[in-house]
Amino acid sequence: MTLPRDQASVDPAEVAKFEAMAAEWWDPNGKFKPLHEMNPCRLDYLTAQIAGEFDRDLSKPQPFAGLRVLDIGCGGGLLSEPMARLGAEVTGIDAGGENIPVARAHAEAQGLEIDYRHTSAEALVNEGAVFDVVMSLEVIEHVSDPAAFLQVCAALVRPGGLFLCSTLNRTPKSFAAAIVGAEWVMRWLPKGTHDWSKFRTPEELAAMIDATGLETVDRKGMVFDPIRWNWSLSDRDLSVNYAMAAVRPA
Ligand SMILES: C[S@@+](CC[C@H](N)C(=O)[O-])C[C@H]1O[C@@H](n2cnc3c(N)ncnc32)[C@H](O)[C@@H]1O
Ligand SMILES: [Mg+2]
Repeated sequence: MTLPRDQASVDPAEVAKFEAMAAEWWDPNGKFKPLHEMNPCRLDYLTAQIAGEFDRDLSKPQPFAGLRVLDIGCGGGLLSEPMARLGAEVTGIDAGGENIPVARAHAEAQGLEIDYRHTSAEALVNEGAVFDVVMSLEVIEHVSDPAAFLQVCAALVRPGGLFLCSTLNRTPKSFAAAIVGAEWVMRWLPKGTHDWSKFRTPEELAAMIDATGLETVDRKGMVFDPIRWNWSLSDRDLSVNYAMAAVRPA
């Protein structure tokens, strides 16, 4: 099947996997349990990077007021919602049509205004849209061509703006944790959710980001501690999950 040019990064088989689980986005014990558990740690990373780049004080109410944030591959809105609560003007897009009504209904019930759209990043580029912050967490390992996808993400970042993303490293440890552990043993995720060969190392990701004209400025590991059962950020350990930040020079 040939997709329209404005959906080149979308891998329909990957998106179908998420659409099949759409009803469970907000169930903390459902198929997205790992994302719910990671959320505080991911948010710490996102908020610190945004506050640093735009000189915002996180102790103030609505610290992100006036910032336009795009969440690419927003799913049920697990990250779009907290960004909206922090005052940002949030657009959430997802290639999976089933995800959008779930995200919309949940935000509405929370009294949050978020512009959710079933569309692709390519289509937004064609509209000429740009944002202060573009983020895409846990999406890059599910697209058809990560380098091309990152080019499109980058095109949506305004000069002086910030790009934030996270994904899985390609290491023996990530195979043990994300495939064997999470899918086969713990059954947190349906078997086949992740294809280890699609994981990218931080060096590979940084090279792809730098090739877009953005400049990578930070990277951190997100480390799960099974004894304390919590996630934390790490400067050293990027061996399984990690996040990266990049800016478009003004
Ligand atoms: C693992 S989920 C992550 C959801 C959300 N970013 C989060 O971290 O909570 C991946 C999401 O990306 C979407 N997706 C996959 N490929 C995409 C693409 N090329 N463009 C937009 N969304 C895509 C899927 O439909 C799914 O909702
Ligand atoms: Mg994933």
